[in-house]
Amino acid sequence: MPTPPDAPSATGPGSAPDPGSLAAYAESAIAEDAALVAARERAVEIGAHAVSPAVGATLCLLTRLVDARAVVEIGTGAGVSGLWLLGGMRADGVLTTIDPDSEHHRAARAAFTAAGIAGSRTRLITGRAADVLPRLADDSYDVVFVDGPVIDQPRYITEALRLLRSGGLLLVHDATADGRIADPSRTDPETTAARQAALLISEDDSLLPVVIPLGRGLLAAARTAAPADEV
Ligand SMILES: C[S@@+](CC[C@H](N)C(=O)[O-])C[C@H]1O[C@@H](n2cnc3c(N)ncnc32)[C@H](O)[C@@H]1O
Repeated sequence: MPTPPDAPSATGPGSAPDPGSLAAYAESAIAEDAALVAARERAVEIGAHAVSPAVGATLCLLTRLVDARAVVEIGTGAGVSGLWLLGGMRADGVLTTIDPDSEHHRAARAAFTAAGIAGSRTRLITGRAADVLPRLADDSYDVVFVDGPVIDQPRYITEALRLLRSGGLLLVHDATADGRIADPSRTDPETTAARQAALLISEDDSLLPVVIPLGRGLLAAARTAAPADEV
């Protein structure tokens, strides 16, 4: 059933696809389990706009394709995207997820526990990504998922490129500033930041990027494996 216009949205303002559109079909094709449904409801209660079901399923798929063991997430929210990422990761994989809001972290912790995720598989770091990311090791992560404030995307991309191993995957949510990026007349700070982030990615010859028009826009970029990694 479509969400009424004045109802709180689980995925954020402006993100509900038009009923009958291909995007609406893509969302309706994904069924979430009880743990995800509960986490999504909690996200609405605390105002932590979660990825849409189709974006979540795409995160899970891509994370599985790179056989991810070590993933960094910027913007934990109530744990909806974290659950999808963990679902795609190896059984011994660890999700490092960063958020300055301790209420969001409490909600995410509860969501991970309710889903039966072992505590050893999640590392919740309460703090601003700009302060935490410089403490994480170079070339050590299979996937970096960026879902914090759009205005900070350029600096997150720079850090993410340092963290990613060759052959790893960079994923940026809200990469389109809710669709505004396509409109040249929009020059507000968020749209400008999203454009700068996209430019940083497109100018990096080691990356193969694509924008996936689901949710608020998911940019996925695979880092080319270094020759020594190609057997
Ligand atoms: C869109 S929500 C994340 C939703 C989550 N990824 C999901 O789909 O379930 C954005 C999150 O970024 C967090 N945030 C805000 N400022 C931040 C910062 N400086 N560093 C990291 N996270 C930040 C907010 O507290 C919020 O939980």
